[in-house]
Amino acid sequence: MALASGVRFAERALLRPWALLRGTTLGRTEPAAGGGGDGARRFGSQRVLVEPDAASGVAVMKLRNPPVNALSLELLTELVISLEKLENDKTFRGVILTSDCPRVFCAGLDLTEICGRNPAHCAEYWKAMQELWLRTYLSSLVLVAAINGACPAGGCIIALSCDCRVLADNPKYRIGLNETLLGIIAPFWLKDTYVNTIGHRASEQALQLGSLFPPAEALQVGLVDQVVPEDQVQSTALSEMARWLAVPDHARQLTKNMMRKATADRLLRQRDADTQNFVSFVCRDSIQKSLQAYLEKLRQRKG
Ligand SMILES: CCCCCCCCC/C=C/C(=O)SCCNC(=O)CCNC(=O)[C@H](O)C(C)(C)COP(=O)(O)OP(=O)(O)OC[C@H]1O[C@@H](n2cnc3c(N)ncnc32)[C@H](O)[C@@H]1OP(=O)(O)O
Repeated sequence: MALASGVRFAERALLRPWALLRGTTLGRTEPAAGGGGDGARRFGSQRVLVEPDAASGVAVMKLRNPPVNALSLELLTELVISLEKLENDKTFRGVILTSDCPRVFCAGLDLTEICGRNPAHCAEYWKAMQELWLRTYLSSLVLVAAINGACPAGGCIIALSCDCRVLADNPKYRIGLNETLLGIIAPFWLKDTYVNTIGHRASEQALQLGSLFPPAEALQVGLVDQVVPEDQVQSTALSEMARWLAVPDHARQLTKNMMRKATADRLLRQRDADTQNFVSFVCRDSIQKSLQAYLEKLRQRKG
């Protein structure tokens, strides 16, 4: 009962994802390479590739928004819709979230969505970000993040809202919330997710310093659950998934809801205020200047 009412409450408060749709191409289905029956058919959209395996009840969801899987409004929308599709299909009990872009899991917010944009656009964008977090954080599916690349800021948020994280052992694949280094602040629900994962003191330190942890440190602080050689990320994610799926769904889902509901409800209660905060903050001249300077630095670093 607790789960049913919790989920209904969350669902009522969530946006209809297709209301966010803008120029997306969804619902395409194509046979997987070497695949046969329905269980092997891929579906997805331009920026999210879903490889479902009906036999195991597990789907692999790949972010493919090159070059760095920045969270554009389109990618956020397509992720929400793909996840909802799997949630609504009783065949599926688990999703492995990974990247189709080399060396980057997800670069976080697409800074071009909040630089030089009007307040209405920033608000629409932030609502989509909240929506993705709520959907992943409260998902009834088991979500395993197979982190096969760099995972800063918004990328880290996505990984943290999964149930379990496997990170490839490459010193370039750092993970964490580096917002302060861009001159911005992690919102309270992001901070809560961090605290829920690594504890208050470690979060206090890491958030203020904008720390990006290399794999060994990420493991030590508890930001990820396993660090494995790059070519074993997928197989380890599958083994982790098997461990989580060995638990009866209803008991695991009720427990997940019990652990996460209060954190999610806090955002659901003040979603509009959170959006207004975000918009007034990022639209300030001083914040726009530091975001522009950061983007410029990223562009110049190239080559
Ligand atoms: C009160 C409430 C307050 C609310 C305050 C709000 C809080 C919000 C919480 C979340 C915040 C965020 O996510 S903020 C985003 C934080 N993200 C980051 O700091 C990551 C920045 N990116 C990187 O560090 C790197 O790109 C990295 C991901 C490691 C990949 O390195 P690579 O060498 O492979 O690639 P690069 O050459 O750097 O990048 C390739 C191209 O992608 C672009 N690019 C890279 N990251 C990008 C990004 N996030 N958005 C847009 N574009 C990006 C570069 O400019 C290049 O563009 P071209 O030169 O044109 O090709």
